[in-house]
Amino acid sequence: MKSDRAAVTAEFTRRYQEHLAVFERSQGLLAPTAALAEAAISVLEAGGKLLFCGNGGSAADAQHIATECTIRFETTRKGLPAIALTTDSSALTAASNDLGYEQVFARQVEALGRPGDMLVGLTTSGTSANVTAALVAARAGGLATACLTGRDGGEIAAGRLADHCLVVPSQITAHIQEVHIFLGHLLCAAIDDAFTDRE
Ligand SMILES: O=C(CO)[C@@H](O)[C@H](O)[C@H](O)[C@H](O)COP(=O)(O)O
Ligand SMILES: [Zn+2]
Repeated sequence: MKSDRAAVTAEFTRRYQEHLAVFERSQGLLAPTAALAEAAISVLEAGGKLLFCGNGGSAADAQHIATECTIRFETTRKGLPAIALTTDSSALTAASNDLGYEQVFARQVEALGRPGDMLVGLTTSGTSANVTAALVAARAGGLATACLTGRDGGEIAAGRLADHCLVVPSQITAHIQEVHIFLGHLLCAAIDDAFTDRE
């Protein structure tokens, strides 16, 4: 099949414009993200840790952001405690097999989360049952909670299941994810700022 480069470029241009429009509409999330960053920094300063979870592309985002806390974002600073609950195939398969997929993150929150930690759930729809269950488990365990979501925020926003709920104003999963990783990078920048010694 011969590809029509002009048509493909036109489609890319349409998607690019849509991406810009979603970012433009997301400006209102900057102040709430600053509030989330402040809360996350307080958790880390008090010796707590950050837990991240999500499905599919959001699982990748959870790992991406957690690694920028533990290893490095932009500056040279000490490693900070953060865990993505999406990476341990033994835990994920055993929890799915024995408890049900809904429990894969909640069980790890129960086992690893401590009062004073923070759970950050990522779900573009706000309706992923395993992220919802993790937020409920986190609250029950005395963790602070945050959710990066989209569309109408689903039951997580409606039920106020997270202390910080950032709802990206888009219906399109990919665009919501694009804003999520930007907000994750803002969080990492604020963490770098708080933990980097400057002369
Ligand atoms: O990355 C994408 C689509 O861009 C997909 O892998 C997507 O993350 C998956 O369909 C997820 O299962 C969607 O879950 P959620 O964002 O609604 O919680
Ligand atoms: Zn990054």
